Amino acid sequence: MSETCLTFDRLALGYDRRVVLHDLTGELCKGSLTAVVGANGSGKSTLMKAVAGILQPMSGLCRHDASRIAYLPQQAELDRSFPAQVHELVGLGLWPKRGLLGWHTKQDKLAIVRALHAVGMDGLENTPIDALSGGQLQRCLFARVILQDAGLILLDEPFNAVDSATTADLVRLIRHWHAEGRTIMVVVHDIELVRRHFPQTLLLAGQPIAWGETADVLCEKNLRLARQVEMDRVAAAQNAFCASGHYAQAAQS
Ligand SMILES: Nc1ncnc2c1ncn2[C@@H]1O[C@H](COP(=O)(O)OP(=O)(O)OP(=O)(O)O)[C@@H](O)[C@H]1O
Repeated sequence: MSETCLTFDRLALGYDRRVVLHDLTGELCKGSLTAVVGANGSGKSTLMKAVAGILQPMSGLCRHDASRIAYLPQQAELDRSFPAQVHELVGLGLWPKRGLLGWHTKQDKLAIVRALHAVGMDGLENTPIDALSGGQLQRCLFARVILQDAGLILLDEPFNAVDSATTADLVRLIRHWHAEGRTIMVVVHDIELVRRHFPQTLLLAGQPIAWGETADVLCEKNLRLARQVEMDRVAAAQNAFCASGHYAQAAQS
């Protein structure tokens, strides 16, 4: 039997008192590669934040047994104006070893150069991060993940706004990490990409719709159910908004 890396038990997540994802129960096996899919607002990023330990459950359990986690949030959540160069951004992957203000040894510098080589960014060590394209930045963030050397890797929409060549390179890296036995969860919007490269899929719509082998999960019946649950959820939220009186206030202003 495969070992478990991540366990959810009746997990409910949300913000303030609003639940955005509920009733998630299940396990992720060590060494598995799972795509997390669902419509906008279905709770994918929220789940990644909970696994990363940034968001506490409202109820239920979210537990992992990885000694190290690498978490890559959506690019939109990164501050690109921060005055840093590529080697500094990538070198942050070493902070568990060196601390945030630690000096990098000769070996560390070599490791940064190697990681940049692995993502096709040779020679860009001293480039300011605000001069990078979206695809180049994503490659650098993957180089940082390489240095983090984590057993559990969480990637939130890594293929967003990157071209097909970059997507292919990033998928190759993810498959390489998978072959190394790491456990990987990736939020992906491109269903065809998921079908091609991800053995396992978790389909969300504010609750789990299906979870398991990708071919089974992404059948027409489940996708239709996810759309229906999503539409019901949006309608319920609109009704609650109208009933609260905010709608009348908004219409008057
Ligand atoms: N910090 C926050 N405070 C309050 N509500 C939030 C916060 N972050 C997300 N939400 C809300 O939680 C719900 C789920 O958001 P989440 O970002 O998890 O969705 P998602 O499935 O990742 O969507 P997308 O595909 O658009 O990235 C949405 O209704 C969103 O508005």
